[in-house]
Amino acid sequence: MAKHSLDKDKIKILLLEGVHQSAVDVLERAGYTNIEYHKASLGEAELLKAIKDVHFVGLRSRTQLTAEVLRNAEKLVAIGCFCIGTNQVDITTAESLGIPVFNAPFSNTRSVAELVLGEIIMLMRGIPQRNAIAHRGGWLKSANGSFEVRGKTLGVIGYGHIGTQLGILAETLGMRVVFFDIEDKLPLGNAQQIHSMEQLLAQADVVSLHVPETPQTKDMIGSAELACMRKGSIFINASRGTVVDIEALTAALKEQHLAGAAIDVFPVEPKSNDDEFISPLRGLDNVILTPHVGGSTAEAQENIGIEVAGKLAKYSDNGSTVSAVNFPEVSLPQHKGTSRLLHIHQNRPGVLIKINQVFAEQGINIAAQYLQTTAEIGYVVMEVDTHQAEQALEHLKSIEGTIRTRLLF
Ligand SMILES: NC(=O)C1=CN([C@@H]2O[C@H](COP(=O)(O)OP(=O)(O)OC[C@H]3O[C@@H](n4cnc5c(N)ncnc54)[C@H](O)[C@@H]3O)[C@@H](O)[C@H]2O)C=CC1
Ligand SMILES: O=C(O)CCC(=O)C(=O)O
Repeated sequence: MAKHSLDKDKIKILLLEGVHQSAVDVLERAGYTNIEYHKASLGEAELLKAIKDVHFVGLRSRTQLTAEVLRNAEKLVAIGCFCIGTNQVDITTAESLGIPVFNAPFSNTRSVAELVLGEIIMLMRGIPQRNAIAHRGGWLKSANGSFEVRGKTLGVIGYGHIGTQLGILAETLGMRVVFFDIEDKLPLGNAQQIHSMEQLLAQADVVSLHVPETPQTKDMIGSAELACMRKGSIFINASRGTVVDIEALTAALKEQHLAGAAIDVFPVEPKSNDDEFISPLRGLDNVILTPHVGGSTAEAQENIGIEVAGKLAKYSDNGSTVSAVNFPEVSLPQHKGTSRLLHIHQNRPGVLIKINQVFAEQGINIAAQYLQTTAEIGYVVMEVDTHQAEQALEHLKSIEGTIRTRLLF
């Protein structure tokens, strides 16, 4: 069913998971006041209900926008992930429904890298267990199992934005950095790419994961990989919980094959701060457990709020899709004196010809036209005289292969 945009006060925005106030401010400044704000995530049943009449939704890593939820979101125009990861959204279904997904690809990068750096120092000194013992009234003053990081080897798996930042910071502390990535990457500083993950695991004193959640990264670290790691080494995961077999990691820690670990992400995470956190890693003194806060700093959250809300407002106001993760990217100038028609269609031969044919037959002049495609969909933006805009929209809607349309005055 084709759809088009409404007056701003009728455009409903649902913001979940306590996204930063900066997001609300940006949207309100842009004229969007119909905002429903929730501190927590919503479970599937609540979400199905809440999203039904929503035009824009903003979320972080906990809310699952499954195919079913998306198909139920009859009015949804765009999705904002107020984070880096977009694995919580079925982005392929979103694309097929003509819904762009935006994220903040590097606003919390530094926050994650800093947290991991701090954890490396703490774990190399055996601080988590000394801290736990002190809390129980003990006193473990000893240099056993306590090391400087200087001269030690950090193995980064996934040398993207976070992995490279971490590598640079670790080098400033005198660490040697090696990395494994499925792509050939420019090594920053003195880092060295290693083309076998097993070889990296065998030589690193600290292994830190910074890969996205994909079918290929699911359980990429299991008992075989942990066995490749050096005895007494340290393991850190601040990427996604699905990447590591948590039972195998627990066993490697209990057997003291690993000296310690810091884990920020889990296969199952509580939906809100009121829910219990359940994990086999609970109770292990040599493990730093953090509640998925790698990117949770004041600086990161404020910047993410501004960045993602800005992208949603821009898409709503002028149709720009720059940096959408699942959608043809079109950078559009401000339009003045004309109306803008947005047409999202299945990418099959002949649609553009039909659009131009209809406009020619109707005598509708196209002042400007922009087109981008992915393998699945095409996104064409046209500027027309305002007095012909409604008529043009009606004709666009009837073109076979149309997924949705919008009209911006
Ligand atoms: N704990 C937290 O709060 C946060 C977690 N994250 C997670 O960190 C992940 C990484 O973030 P960025 O560095 O910004 O992503 P990025 O996309 O810049 O880098 C990911 C790197 O992993 C590589 N990669 C992909 N599949 C791989 C595989 N199978 N084996 C080895 N390398 C592989 C890619 O080639 C790329 O270089 C995000 O996808 C997100 O899931 C991100 C921000 C905050
Ligand atoms: O801050 C969050 O809720 C999620 C952070 C994260 O994991 C990401 O940015 O991918």
